[in-house]
Amino acid sequence: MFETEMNNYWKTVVDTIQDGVMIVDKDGTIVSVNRGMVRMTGYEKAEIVGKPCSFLNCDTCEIARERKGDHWCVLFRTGAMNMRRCTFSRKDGRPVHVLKNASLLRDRDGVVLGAVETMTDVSELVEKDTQIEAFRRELRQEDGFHGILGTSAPMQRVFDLIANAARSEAPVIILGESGTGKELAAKAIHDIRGDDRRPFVKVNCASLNPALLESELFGHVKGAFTGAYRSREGRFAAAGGGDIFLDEIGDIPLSVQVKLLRVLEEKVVERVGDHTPIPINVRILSATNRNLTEMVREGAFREDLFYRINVIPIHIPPLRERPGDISLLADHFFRRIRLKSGKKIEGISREAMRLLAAYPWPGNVREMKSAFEFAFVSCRDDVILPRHFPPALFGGGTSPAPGPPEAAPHPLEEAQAKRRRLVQALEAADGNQSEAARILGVSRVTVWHWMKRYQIRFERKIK
Ligand SMILES: Nc1ncnc2c1ncn2[C@@H]1O[C@H](COP(=O)(O)OP(=O)(O)OP(=O)(O)O)[C@@H](O)[C@H]1O
Repeated sequence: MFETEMNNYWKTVVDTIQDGVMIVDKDGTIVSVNRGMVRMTGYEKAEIVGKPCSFLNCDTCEIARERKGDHWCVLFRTGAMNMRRCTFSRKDGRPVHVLKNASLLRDRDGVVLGAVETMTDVSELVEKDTQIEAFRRELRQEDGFHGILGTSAPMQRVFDLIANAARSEAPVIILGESGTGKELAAKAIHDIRGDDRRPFVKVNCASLNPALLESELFGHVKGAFTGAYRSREGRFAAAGGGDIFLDEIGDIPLSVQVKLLRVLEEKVVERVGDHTPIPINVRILSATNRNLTEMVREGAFREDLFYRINVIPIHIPPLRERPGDISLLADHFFRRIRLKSGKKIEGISREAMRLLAAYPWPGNVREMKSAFEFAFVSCRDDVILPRHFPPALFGGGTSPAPGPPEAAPHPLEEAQAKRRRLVQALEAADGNQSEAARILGVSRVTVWHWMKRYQIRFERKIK
């Protein structure tokens, strides 16, 4: 009695559930559907019942039908289907993503009469997944390739070269103008190996005089020279098992070049003041903004050393040759500096963006970063306008930086003021001599000479 009553209620039960329920006969003709199925498909019940199930254009059924089997539908061969992800078409053509369960229906003697399918609509979840994947893609673009941003074709080629270089142990030289991201590229080559135990040691070859550079690279023993109060391990030894990054390699004096060549050829270093060879296992990454081929021609760079370090050259194009990257970089620096500054500036105005796109960026990406730092200091508006950027961007002189200190001897006060201006420029450039030179409007070699004259040692900050 209760069972009969229950059977009467079944229809209500089936119609109450959110999932779609569909019964097909053994030929696949739809015999019955519940309200959930009507809602999910957008068809009226009368439009579905009596139709072949293929009418719903379910993608997994399509695939199953294409394979040869005993029966037109895999379900009738396997007897059941669990949590199968499928997509079918609604009446309005939109896709519905579902999770499908199905079982065969048999009579008392076990003869198959048909099948029942239940479908849970997961379209919202699938849409969210798609959205998350799109966000991820955007984020990847925002993160760039190991921190190097660029969607332009030349930068994509650079990324390929970096990835290939990272797979080899051969020396890599990164060429490009100042501020193009050579150091970032070197770091990327190192990082791609993903082994935290391998050291990455950077040496700026332009910032030290020949004697200091030699001891910095190879180390020295106690008493090797005046002031060598204790022995010191060199940077090559410190980079053991990892990568040494020789930045500004074009500035290595000839006297050190010959020693470096020996190290590369023989894979041993000798500390200054000692002749005991110490074996090293280090990969050489180097970078320069100078034209090494020309330097070789002029005799300022050893040809044999050039061939040793120039095994995998990677040229990073200047920003003016990849204008497609300007807006991405501008957006990146805007967001990064806004976060740091805490200012509530909403965005970059269209005119300012046009200015950025038209400017040739002689100081490349580093100059753009500095331009945004400048703009955030000078902006008191809701958006960044052209006038907030340094005057250099308008074709004016260099930014409101101090004039260059002169080379000729001066009275003490004047010399002190000039020293101060040089320090200020170096500070503004995070210790980067090329950038300080740009700020001061002089060559980098001049900055180097002044640093020596005024006895300034300035370490570049790690960014
Ligand atoms: N493609 C880039 N994406 C994001 N930041 C970049 C990119 N290129 C350069 N930068 C940033 O610009 C600044 C200069 O980069 P980096 O020091 O790597 O340049 P460089 O070519 O080594 O310069 P230099 O020759 O003067 O030493 C850094 O702050 C770096 O993070």
